Amino acid sequence: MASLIHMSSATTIFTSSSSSSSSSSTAARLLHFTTTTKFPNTISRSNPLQFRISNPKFPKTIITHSSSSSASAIQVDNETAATVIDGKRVAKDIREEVAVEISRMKDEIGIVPGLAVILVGDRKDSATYVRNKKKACDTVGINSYEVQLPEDSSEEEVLKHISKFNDDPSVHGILVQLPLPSHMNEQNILNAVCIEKDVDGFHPLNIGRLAMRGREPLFVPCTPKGCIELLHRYDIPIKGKRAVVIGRSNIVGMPAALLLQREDATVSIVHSRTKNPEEITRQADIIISAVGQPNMVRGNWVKPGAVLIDVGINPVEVRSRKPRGYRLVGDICYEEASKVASAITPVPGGVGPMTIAMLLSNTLLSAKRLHNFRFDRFDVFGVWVCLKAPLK
Ligand SMILES: Nc1nc2c(c(=O)[nH]1)N[C@@H](CN(C=O)c1ccc(C(=O)N[C@@H](CCC(=O)O)C(=O)O)cc1)CN2
Repeated sequence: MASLIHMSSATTIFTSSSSSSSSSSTAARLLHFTTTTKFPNTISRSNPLQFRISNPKFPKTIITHSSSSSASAIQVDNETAATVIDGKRVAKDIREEVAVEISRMKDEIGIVPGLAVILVGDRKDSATYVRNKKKACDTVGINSYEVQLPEDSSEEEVLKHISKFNDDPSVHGILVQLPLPSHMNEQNILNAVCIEKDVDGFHPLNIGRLAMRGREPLFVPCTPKGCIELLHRYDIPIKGKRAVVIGRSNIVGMPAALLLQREDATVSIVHSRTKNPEEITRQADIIISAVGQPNMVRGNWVKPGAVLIDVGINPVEVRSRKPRGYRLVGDICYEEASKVASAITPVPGGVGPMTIAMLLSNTLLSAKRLHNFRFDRFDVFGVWVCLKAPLK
């Protein structure tokens, strides 16, 4: 079976905008990223669920007025007063933070992280995501290796490439773009990625560890990790809150619920067989929706002041001049829900960009771990990654 292997040696980005003059402040922000440190008290909580801006000195990470360089305020939808959680902006900050660390690692031990991506078939959306992953790697200085296989490839073909990347010391992260063609057994393929390089966090051992108290996964799946990272970066409390996850997929809903639980939320999962889901979501302080049903969560499903994280990316046909002929909408009816919520992620520009940012962060984490490079005490989920920790 023909396969195309494309290898690119990525460049470090320390020449232009992320100049060395800004590296110390960026490195400082990295602490927020690599530890559980929260931002300063930037949001008042007179009503514990109603987050309002009280401090104009909001950190750069969550300033979203892209036209202005002044650190004025987070973006608030004027009509609704809900804070718009700007994933695009946060993802950009994370890319800068990852780039600083990659540069430091290269300077200190001469190691450049490598990410291998396997794409099977010709789904346009998957090809776009893989292209964007490669672009993101180039931006931060990660070497990327890509294998493209035709739709009718055999499972063995995919396994052969995984095995090769498992053995390649220049590769620190391996991912197989999902979904796979229907004739392939996804489990067999995900099981074959060695857990030390499982930057998607989909290996059953990583998911199993995520589910167990007292055990730590080596990697957390990127999209749910991105959801929690957004909550952290917007200083939105999770501990003791009621959280509802809508959807129970292996790659988003289930790990998102596990992560919220690890953060001491009280978690309910709503799924396709749940009766009267709106009665459950109405009790939630935090909703993460990942079902792929456009505008399913209406305004009257939401408790006033709730925080809404929308993972759905649903194409909806439009008869306009839009070149694509469709626009993207989330699972949450933004127009209605943003009038009730205190904070909400938009689609596009919310959780989506965080998926790739978290992949870069996981790849960096993997390279650091595999080379015993200095860790910053905790990763974003408080997973202990102590200095020179031996790999267990
Ligand atoms: N192996 C994996 N497969 C898939 C994953 C994954 O994490 N690992 N997640 C999704 C697809 N995905 C990354 O692979 C992904 C989805 C969406 C976005 C994103 O940035 N979305 C934008 C909108 C993009 C557009 O305009 O089309 C947004 O929401 O703003 C990035 C990555 C399934 N497969």
